[in-house]
Amino acid sequence: MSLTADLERHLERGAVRVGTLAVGAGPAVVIGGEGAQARWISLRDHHGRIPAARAVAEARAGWSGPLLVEPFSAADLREIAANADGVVIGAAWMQDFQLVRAVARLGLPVVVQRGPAATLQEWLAIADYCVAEGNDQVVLCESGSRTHPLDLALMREARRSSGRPVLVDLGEDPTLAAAAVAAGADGLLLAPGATEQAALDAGEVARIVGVVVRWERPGSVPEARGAIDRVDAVLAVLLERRAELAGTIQRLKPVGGFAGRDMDRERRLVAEMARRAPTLGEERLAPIMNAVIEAGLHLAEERASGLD
Ligand SMILES: O=C(O)C(=O)C[C@]1(C(=O)O)C=C[C@@H](O)C=C1
Repeated sequence: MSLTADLERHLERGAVRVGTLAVGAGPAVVIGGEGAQARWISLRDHHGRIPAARAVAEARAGWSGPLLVEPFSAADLREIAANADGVVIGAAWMQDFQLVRAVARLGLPVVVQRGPAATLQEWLAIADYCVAEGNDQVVLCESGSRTHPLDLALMREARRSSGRPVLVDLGEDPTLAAAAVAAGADGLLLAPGATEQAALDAGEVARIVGVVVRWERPGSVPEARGAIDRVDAVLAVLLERRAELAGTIQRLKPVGGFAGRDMDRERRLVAEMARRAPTLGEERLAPIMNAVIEAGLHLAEERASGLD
């Protein structure tokens, strides 16, 4: 499928807003604990023993951004409605239809985790229950199971067939963040207790991979600047990598640096790049790549002469 076709499909899908956070429009988001764009807590973590009022109030007091809460039972919902921006229906509760209905009636966005053994149809049916209660603000979350940690193909299929944003639950470990975003995840859910570093790593990966797999169509200057910042972040990573590789070539070539410049090779690499950047074309790419290559050669010569 072409990138453009994928983009069009992306635009057709309904984004869900959780507080100030848009899930399903723009870049993939990270929801977790410290370091994440949105936080969530689970009232199941203490088997419902900590009073919901206290746990929710503490979470709210410590964080003014988007907050999601997973209830232990329907008894927690009043507290959640008063303080949270969204509700998580935990995997273990996915088929508790009464709870699902009561959650949906709050009118807050609902994240539906897939139950450990739930099929795609059973999972999507929970979203339909929410819609039946008048709540269309549903995000799906692939949470895997004990025997099959994560099913990214199922996540992708859920996203395609439902048109709803989909999260991938990575637990404490951001290692699969790149795979999840590459597979089309609209966001990453980290365990509430995951480290700040895990959230920052997942966010960096989501930004970098997202630039390639999620073409944004911003509608305002701030959105477009945000999108450009994400592209520039990737350009910076690639320029740094390129400078290292060009330095390696200078060290290995019989004549390195400016003295060993190979203009024929430069013309060929510009022509090759123009195939992927046809809008810019060879004419506009040539001066850009000239500057990039010269920066690399200066760096290599400085390093060779011990200046750096
Ligand atoms: O390929 C080489 O021979 C290099 O030295 C690398 C490089 C580059 O940065 O891509 C740098 C200078 C040459 O003129 C051509 C290409």
